[in-house]
Amino acid sequence: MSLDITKASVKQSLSRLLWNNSRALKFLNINLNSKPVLLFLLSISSSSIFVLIYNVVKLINYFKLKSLQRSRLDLSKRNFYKKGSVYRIINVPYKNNNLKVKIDRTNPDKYEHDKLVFKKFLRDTEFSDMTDSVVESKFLKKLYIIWRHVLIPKVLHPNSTILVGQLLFLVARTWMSLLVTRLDGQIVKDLIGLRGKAFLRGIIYWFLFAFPASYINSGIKFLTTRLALNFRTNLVRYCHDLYMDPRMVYYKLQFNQNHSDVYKMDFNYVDQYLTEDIKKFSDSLTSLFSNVGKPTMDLIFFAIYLRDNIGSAGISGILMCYFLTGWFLKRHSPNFSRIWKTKTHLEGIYYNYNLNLINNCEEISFYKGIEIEKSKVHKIFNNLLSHSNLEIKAKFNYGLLEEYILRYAWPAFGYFFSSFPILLNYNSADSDSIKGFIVNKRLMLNMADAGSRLMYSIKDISSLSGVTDRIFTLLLNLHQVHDHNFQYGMAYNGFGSQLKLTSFTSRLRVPSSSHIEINGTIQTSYPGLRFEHIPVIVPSAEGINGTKLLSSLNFKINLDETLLILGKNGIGKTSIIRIISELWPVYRGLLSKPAPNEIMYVSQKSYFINGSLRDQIIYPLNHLQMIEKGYTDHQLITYLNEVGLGYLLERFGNLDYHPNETATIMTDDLIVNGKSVKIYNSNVGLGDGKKSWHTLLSGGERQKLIMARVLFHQKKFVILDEPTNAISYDYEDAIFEMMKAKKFTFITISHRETLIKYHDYVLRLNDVDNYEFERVDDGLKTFESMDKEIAFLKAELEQMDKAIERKQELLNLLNGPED
Ligand SMILES: Nc1ncnc2c1ncn2[C@@H]1O[C@H](COP(=O)(O)OP(=O)(O)OP(=O)(O)O)[C@@H](O)[C@H]1O
Repeated sequence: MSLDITKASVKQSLSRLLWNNSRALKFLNINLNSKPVLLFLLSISSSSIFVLIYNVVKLINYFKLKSLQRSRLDLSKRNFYKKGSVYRIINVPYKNNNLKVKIDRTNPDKYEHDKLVFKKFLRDTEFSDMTDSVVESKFLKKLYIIWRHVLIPKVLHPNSTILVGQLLFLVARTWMSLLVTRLDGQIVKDLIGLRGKAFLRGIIYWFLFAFPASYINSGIKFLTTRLALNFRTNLVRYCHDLYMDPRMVYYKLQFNQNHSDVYKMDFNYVDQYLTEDIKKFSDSLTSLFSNVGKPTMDLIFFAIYLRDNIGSAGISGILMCYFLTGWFLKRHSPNFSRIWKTKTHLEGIYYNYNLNLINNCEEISFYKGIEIEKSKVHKIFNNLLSHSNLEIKAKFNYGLLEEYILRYAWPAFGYFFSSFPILLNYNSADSDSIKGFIVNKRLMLNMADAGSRLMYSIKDISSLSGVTDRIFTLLLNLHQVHDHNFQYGMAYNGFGSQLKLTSFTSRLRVPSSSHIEINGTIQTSYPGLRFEHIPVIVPSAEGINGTKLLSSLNFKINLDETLLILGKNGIGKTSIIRIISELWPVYRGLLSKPAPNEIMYVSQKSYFINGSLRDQIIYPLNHLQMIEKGYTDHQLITYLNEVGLGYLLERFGNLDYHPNETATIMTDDLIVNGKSVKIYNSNVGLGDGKKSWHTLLSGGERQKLIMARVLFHQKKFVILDEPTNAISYDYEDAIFEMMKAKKFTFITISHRETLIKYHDYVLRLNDVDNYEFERVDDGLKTFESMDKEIAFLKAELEQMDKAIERKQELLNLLNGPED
């Protein structure tokens, strides 16, 4: 009550103030309590309040950030706990400075729960004949699942606030349209009635209306883009949590198979799903709110308003016309969803091919293979082109129909029905009838416009349906592979298979389901490495019946013993490592190995990140973690010297050298383990990407740098896949001697028999059912390896002799028989 009195007195004193000071207002008889004036004042005051709140929040955040930066935060603690929530603070480079950004962590249980939702959807729909109509459709179900579990996971969520704000703005915009339409009619009426003062007043009101109208329109645009960005953030974080997980979804995804074509996802194009598709989905979903929300609201409001002017029969007639023509259009609409999906797929192939060309430019140049590459890329582009032509044709035919009906037929209905009151009144000269006609005509045209925008948005809905399919497929596949019971392409039965024992003494559990394919047991914390009756099988939907590389492998080495695995190409040497590192499943038998943090794997292909020289040695740690663990640059330099790469420091200056100099950013001093240190934060993915470590270093240098990485990490157990095949024999000897001296337990895969002398055991793979595992006799080590090497060289020489003989025969044939 008292609030109302205060409001009224403020309004009165404001009116008095303006009234007393403005002769123009008096002259034009402008009512300060009228809607245009009040809305104008409201928009001015609310935008001022908005700006004020925005600046206050900005100021508070600034001080919070300052206090956070001043606080001697020990970043060695990865997680911080506050009021029950877990969050991480990360350093983000910003304008030559470093910002500490707080990232809230998602509870991992959420993903396990969501998995059930996706499983249920698959079970319910895979064999059902749900239509692709909008009402009872998989599309709406999929959209609901994404919405409910990723975009707005709880009711009280910032995104809900934005949505409510958007809804209010949409209602306000429709209401503004009604007010403007009425004012339009009034202005025309005053003009026809030659009332100059009233006409001028109408124009002033028009200008006043422009303020709130512009405010509302830009508010809707702002909220739409903000919401799109929030949706994108949520989706990206959700996908990354599943995809970049210690369960190695990013690797295992290649083995996933869905029985239904609808949910098949090509592993080679996962980048397109994760980047472009997520962006397209977020943008088209949010723009659909305004594209569908605004015309729907307009249709409802205008229809109610028009019913008072032209009667229920008139409005029913016009809505019936809209409905029939709309139905006709829908029937003749091409399947834009399928067109869009195919186009996205073809674009992905074209993009990937170009990427492949960039990544392998050197190899292609050596082979002079550009002609075949060109013809292939042309073929791919032609496919894309012919699909685009089909799309253009389909759009043209539909566009003809659409333009005729929506742009011309519907406004004609509007004219026809809005003229009813005048035609029936027979008093067309009456300015009130003219005002009514103007208002009705404008409302009809607005309604036609709203209806046509709704019809146009059928295309938007179709493309949203296409992109929703792709996003849902991505999430489904990620969940399937992220599942603890992932069966490498076998049907999903939801039961566990691969048992994991956390300690040597753990007791075995027996799986209860009979159709479990992956029946092996992995035992960690074992002091050595032991394979017991383990078949090496390429994972596939055939499970245990898939391609068998080795029937049953048995061997055992203890800690401090070393093993060399020998065998011809493709026999399955690297596959044994894939099993040890759990990339491939243990279908049968028992695998005993040390704890994961005690093993280091070095793959055949050297891998380098976009970072400094230091980053290459310490990978997968970053500079901050390196300092936390107490390592110094001095140690890194020693390792470089030990592998014979000390000269790189002279060449590049120091360990901070980065192929793309702009990418190395030095942070402020940070407090780590109680000490103030400078951190070089270079693995943030910046840089122009013109140069990389791969192009800067030779094949042998790359392998040596990887060996420096091995020395740095000092893991007890090291598995090396052809680590020195590009290194000269003398350095190879030096590296293995050093590994022995430093007491690494290493398993080496190689084709070089000469390496036997550095190993205690040798595993020779000959065939699927034929392998030999034996201890290398100390006395024989040197001789055996030398014998093997001599035999190998002899075989090579024999082959060369044969090739020379064949060449001579060919030359003889060409030159003809000698006289
Ligand atoms: N992801 C995969 N999908 C299907 N087959 C695979 C996959 N990875 C490897 N293979 C197959 O498994 C077989 C063994 O591969 P592996 O890499 O273990 O050979 P390797 O003995 O290490 O050979 P090399 O000495 O040439 O490196 C090969 O025939 C290969 O084609």
